[in-house]
Amino acid sequence: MSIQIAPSVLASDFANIQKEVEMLNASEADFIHVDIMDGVFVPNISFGIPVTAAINKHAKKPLDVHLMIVNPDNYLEAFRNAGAEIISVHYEACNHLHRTLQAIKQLGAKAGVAINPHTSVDLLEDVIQDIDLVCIMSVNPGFGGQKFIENTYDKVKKLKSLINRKGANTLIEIDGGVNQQNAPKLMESGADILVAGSFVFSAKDPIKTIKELKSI
Ligand SMILES: O=C(CO)[C@H](O)[C@H](O)COP(=O)(O)O
Repeated sequence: MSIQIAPSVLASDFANIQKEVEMLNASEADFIHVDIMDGVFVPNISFGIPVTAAINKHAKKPLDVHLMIVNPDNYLEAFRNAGAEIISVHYEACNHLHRTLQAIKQLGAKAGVAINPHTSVDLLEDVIQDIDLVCIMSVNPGFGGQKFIENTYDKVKKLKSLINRKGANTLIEIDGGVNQQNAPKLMESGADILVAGSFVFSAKDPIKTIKELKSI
C-alpha cells in the first residue's frame, strides 16, 4: 500500500510548500501528489509548472502530478521536465485518450487517468491495458476538504474486476476525502494507492497520521 499526500491545494505560500515537502520527505509517504488546477476544468486555480519544479527541487519522493486542466497534451512535456514521474490526465479532458497515454509514456513517465465521480469505470475498458494508474475521484475535483462520496467503493470493485479480466497491471488510486474511517474499506475493495490531503494536514502530527494510515 502507498499513501500519497496532496500538499499543493493546502500550501498557501512558497515557504509553506518547502516545509510540507520536507515533512513528506521525512514521512512514510511513497509519493508526493501534486494537484494542478486551471480554473477551467475545475472551479479553482492552484499553480503550474514553475511551482511543480520548485517542489521537485526539495522532494526526495517521486512526484505524482494530477492535471485537472483542459488541453493536457500541451503541457505534458513541461510537467515531465518539472519532475513528474507519474502524469495523470482527466478522462473528461481528453479527446484522444489513447494518444495522450502514448505521449506520456514516450516522455518516460507513468501514465495515469483520473475519472470524475460521474464517469463510469466501464469507459476505460478499451484502454485499460495502456493505463499505469487510474485515479478514481471520490469528490468532485477542485477543492480539498470535501466529503467522501460513498459509491466509490463500488467503483473500485468494478474497476478491479475489469483490470483482472483484462490482465492489466493498472494500479487503483483514490483521491478525495480519504481518512482513517474509509481507508480500510477502500483497501478491501481493491485500492492500491490513497491520496490524503486535509486528513493528514489538519492532524496535530501529520507524520504519525501518515504512519497510521499506512499501517491499515
Ligand atoms: O484533488 C482533490 C480535489 O480536487 C483532492 O480532494 C485532494 O487532492 C485531496 O484532498 P482531501 O484529502 O482534503 O480531499
